[in-house]
Amino acid sequence: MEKEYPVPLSREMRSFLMPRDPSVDRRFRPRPNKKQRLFDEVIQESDESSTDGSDTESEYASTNCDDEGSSTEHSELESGPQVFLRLRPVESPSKLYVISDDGNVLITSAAANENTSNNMNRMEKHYSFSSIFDSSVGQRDIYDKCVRPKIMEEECVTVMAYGTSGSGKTYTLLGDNAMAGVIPRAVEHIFTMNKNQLYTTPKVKLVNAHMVLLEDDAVMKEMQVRRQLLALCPDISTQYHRLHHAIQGDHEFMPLESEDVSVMIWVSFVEIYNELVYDLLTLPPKQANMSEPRRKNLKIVCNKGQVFIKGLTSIFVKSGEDAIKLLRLGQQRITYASTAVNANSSRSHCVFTVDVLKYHRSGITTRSSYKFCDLAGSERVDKTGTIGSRLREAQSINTSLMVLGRCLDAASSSKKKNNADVIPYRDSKLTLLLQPALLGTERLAMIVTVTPLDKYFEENLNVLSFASIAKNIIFKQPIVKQHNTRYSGFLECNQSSIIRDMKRIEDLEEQAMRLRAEIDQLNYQHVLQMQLQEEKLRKELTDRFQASLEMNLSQGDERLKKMLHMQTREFEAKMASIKRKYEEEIEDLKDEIVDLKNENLDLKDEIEELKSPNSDIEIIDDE
Ligand SMILES: Nc1ncnc2c1ncn2[C@@H]1O[C@H](COP(=O)(O)OP(=O)(O)OP(=O)(O)O)[C@@H](O)[C@H]1O
Repeated sequence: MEKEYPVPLSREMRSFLMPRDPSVDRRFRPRPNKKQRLFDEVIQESDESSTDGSDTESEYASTNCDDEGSSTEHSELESGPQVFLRLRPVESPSKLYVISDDGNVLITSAAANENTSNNMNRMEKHYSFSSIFDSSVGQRDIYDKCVRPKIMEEECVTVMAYGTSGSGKTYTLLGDNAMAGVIPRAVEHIFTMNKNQLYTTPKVKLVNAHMVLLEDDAVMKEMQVRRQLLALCPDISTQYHRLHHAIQGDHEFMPLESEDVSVMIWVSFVEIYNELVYDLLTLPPKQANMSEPRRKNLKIVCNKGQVFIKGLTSIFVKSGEDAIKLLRLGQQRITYASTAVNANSSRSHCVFTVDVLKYHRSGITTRSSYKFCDLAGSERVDKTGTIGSRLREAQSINTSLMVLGRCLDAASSSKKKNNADVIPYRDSKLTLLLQPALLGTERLAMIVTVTPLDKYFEENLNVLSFASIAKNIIFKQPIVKQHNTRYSGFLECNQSSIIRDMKRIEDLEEQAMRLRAEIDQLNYQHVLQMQLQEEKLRKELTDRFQASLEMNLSQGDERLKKMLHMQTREFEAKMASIKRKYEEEIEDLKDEIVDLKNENLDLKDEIEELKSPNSDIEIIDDE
């Protein structure tokens, strides 16, 4: 029997998340979003077996055969994200949602939607998923179905939780004290898988998306940062012990057996808050007066297809407990707030990354990265009366989710599939960071969470439409399975060398401590000796100066005396010669006087002679 389809009364109101509603019958859509070739064979079978003649939703037919975990879903050449739906347990679930018998399609009822403002929302819609989990499905099954196969494939994977605020994204990823979420389970799984190959020193690190072999001093520095940061983590040993046993009881994780590989595991944790990227694993500043670490906004760099956050702290972890401790530390630093729908609502997008770096005996290194992304919940700011900073947060959250929706839409559009440039992943920090998953070079698994209550009907349709678009994506580019680098001269890596290295590190650390204490002691002694030496030197110098001063004084005295003596003698000699000279002159003068006197007498005699009467000469006296 042919089914009647309501004709839309007016133009579809576009949701704040999606530019179009992909769940609507293709006959009402402008473009035929042909179902992926990936499922061609199975679609044919489904089409044949379809007896009710229903063609309400193309995704429905395809979903029937969309066997999650099947090998076709993981084609090397064409693959798409896996999209799962999880319904949160609520007291009185809405009757507007029905899960199809095969458990892969959610049917939203056409009957009771009078309240909606959107005509398109009044129609019955079918949304297909890789799997749908109703409220009875627990954390264990969610992990086994959505994430476990991805961890075992050892590729680069992004696991994203998307949904309205309060729908259970954080619960799904992190869980609570009783029921661990996806991340702790994945961490346990990764450590169990690699437990026989774990290398205990951070010899290889991802630096700016490239694997780098660290020098010994860089290794020591990494170990120091790791120690300091772990010391800041809350003490969760009892809690972790319980969690570890609960998870190991839920799952049977198998260790990989290989002697030819050494595994180094690193974690990092960031949040994107109001379009700014913050490192959640930074060390606090050294100054004692600054108790809160200063939040530094980091830059996301895209370089030749590699995306990385510049300057992001990545911590080398030796055990699941280390990783969970750092996860808890980061959680304490995430921006939470109480909102109308969730008393403890994440106000940012958070990405916890586990990088598993492998060094193979052949000299090749490979890596698998697991990104766990807890998106902030989309919110109806118009209806909830959100104001102030909450409003700014909500707007920023909604904008980045809208860009995410646009990216998925662009990726799913068949015309644009070969042109990554048209995917607007640069329009938000979130999409820029998740670019490899959005472009299909890394695997993407999306867990969509929904609160199945009547009052959230319209918001949930937005979320389901978003999921539906994600489900339609086919990536034609092959997934980059492994990132390889070859190093020569790396350490021999087998069990005994690991034990040897561990022992060596412990010895070195002990030795370093001993040496540090010795250096302190020597420093103290050195300072003391320097002080004594200085004092002694001062005294010696003063004494010497004094002696030389005295010697100089006495020598000066001597010299002066000599000089005085010599000058006295010179003076006396000079005086004697002058005296002699004057005496001689006096003698000469005396002689002259005598001569003159004699002359005078002669003259007198002559005069007397002349005066005598028998003289012819008359003497005339003037007087
Ligand atoms: N499947 C579930 N089973 C049990 N409790 C759940 C489930 N999903 C969510 N909850 C509970 O609902 C509440 C809100 O969940 P959660 O904080 O995970 O929502 P959220 O989607 O992360 O919200 P927001 O986006 O606001 O941060 C929590 O108390 C959580 O324990």
